[in-house]
Amino acid sequence: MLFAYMFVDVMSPLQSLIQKQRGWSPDAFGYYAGAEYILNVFGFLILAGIILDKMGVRFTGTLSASLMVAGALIKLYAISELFQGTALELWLNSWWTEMPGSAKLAALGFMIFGCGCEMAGITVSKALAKWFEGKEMALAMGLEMAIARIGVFFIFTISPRLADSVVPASVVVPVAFCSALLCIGLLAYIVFTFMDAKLDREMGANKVAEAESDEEFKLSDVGSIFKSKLFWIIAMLCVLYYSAIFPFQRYAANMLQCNLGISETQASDIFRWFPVGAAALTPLLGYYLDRKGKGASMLILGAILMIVCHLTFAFVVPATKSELITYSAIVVLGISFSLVPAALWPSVPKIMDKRFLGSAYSLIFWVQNIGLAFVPILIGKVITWSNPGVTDPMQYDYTLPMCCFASLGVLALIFGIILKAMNTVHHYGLEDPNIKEDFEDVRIDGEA
Ligand SMILES: C[C@H](N)C(=O)N[C@@H](CCCCN)C(=O)O
Repeated sequence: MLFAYMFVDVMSPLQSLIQKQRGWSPDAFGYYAGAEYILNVFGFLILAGIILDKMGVRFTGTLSASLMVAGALIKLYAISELFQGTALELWLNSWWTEMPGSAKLAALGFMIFGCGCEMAGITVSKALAKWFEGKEMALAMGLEMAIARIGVFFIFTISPRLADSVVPASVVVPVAFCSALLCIGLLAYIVFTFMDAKLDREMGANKVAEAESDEEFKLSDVGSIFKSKLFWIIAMLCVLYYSAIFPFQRYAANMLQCNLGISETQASDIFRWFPVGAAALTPLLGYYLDRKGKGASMLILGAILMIVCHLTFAFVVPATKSELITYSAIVVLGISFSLVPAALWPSVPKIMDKRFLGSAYSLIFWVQNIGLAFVPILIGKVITWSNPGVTDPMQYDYTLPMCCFASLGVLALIFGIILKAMNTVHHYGLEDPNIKEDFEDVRIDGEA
C-alpha cells in the first residue's frame, strides 16, 4: 500500500509541469485524475469483492498488485518520449482534442492501476482482519494507513526533485521510479502469500474454512446492505469526506503555487506535511478508539476541522499569503485526516453483521469511488470556468474550487451528526471502545 499510494500521487505536484511538457489543461488533468476510479465505479469493485471472497487474500492480493504494475507501465509509456509521434498518439490526438493523446493513454493506465489499488485496499483490510482477529485491529488498520500516508509525504518530497534531476525537467523520471517500486511491492506481496499460507497451516484447515464461510459473498447480502439506512449514512459520510481530501490532494500543490506565488517544489515541500500529521496521529487514534471509543464524535470533529481548513485556503491564505497560516491549515487538515479514517473503518464491523463485512467494505469503497472519480473532473471544470482566459498554471484563482471542497465537508458533517444522533437513539456502539465485549450490539441484520 505504501508504493501504491506513492504512485497515486506521483503526478500531483507536477500539474504545471505536465501542462507545459505535454499540454494537459486543468480539465485534462481532472479527467486523468478521475480515471483512477472509473472502472471501479462501473462495477469492478463489486467484482473485486466477489473475487476476494471466492479466491482469498493470497490470489486477490497478487492479482491486484499485478494490475497495479500493468497500469503503471501503460501510464509510464503514455507520458514518455517513446509514445510521442507514434501512430497511436496521432490517432488518440485526433478525437476529443481537449484531452491530449498522452493524457488519454495515461488515464487508461491509471484506470487499470486504480482497479488494482482499490482491490488491494479491500484485500489488505480482509488480511488484517484475518491476522489481527481478536487483537488490536484498529491499531493495525491505523498503522497500515499511516505507512501509506508516509508514502504520500515521501512522494511529495521527491517527485518534483526527481522531475528536476534531468534537463529539461521531466515527469517521466518520478513515474518510472514509482513503477519500479510497484514491481518491488508485487514481489513483497508474493513473499507475504507464503507467510499467509503458513498462518493457515498453523490455524488449521477447519478454522480457515469456518472463517471463509463466515464472510462468503452472497448477492442477497448486497440487497440487505443497500436497504440499510445506516449503510447509506456511513457511505455518504465516507464519499463526501474523502471527495474533499483525495481530489484536493491532486490540486493542492498547484493551489499553493497560485496562492503563494511559489515554485512547484516549494509548494510540495509545504503540502507534504499534511500526510505526515495524518501518519503520526492515525495509529494513536486507533489505539485510543480500541480502548476509549468516541468514534462518532471523532467523525464530527474531523469534518469540522476539514471545513475550517478548506475555507482558510479559499479566503485567508490568498489574502494574507502567510506561510505560517498555510502550514497551520495543512497540519490541522492532517489531524482531520487522522480522526475520520481512524474512526470510520473500524466502525464498520460495529454496525454490519460479520457475514456482510467483506461486501460492506467493498460497497462503501464503491460509493466512495463514485465521488473520487467525479469530483476531480468537477474541480477541473470549476477551475477552468472560474478562471476565464487564464493560461498560466501559476495564475489560477482557487477560491471557488476550495469552497466546493468546503461544501462537501459541510455535507459530511451533517451525515456525521445524523450518525451520532442515530447512535444515541439505537445504541449501535459507535461511541464505545472496540475492546469491550458487552455493549449492546445492534447491527444491520437486527436494524429493522
Ligand atoms: C481510497 C480508498 N478507497 C480508501 O478509502 N482508502 C482509505 C483506507 C481504507 C482502508 C484500506 N485498508 C484511506 O484512508 O486511505
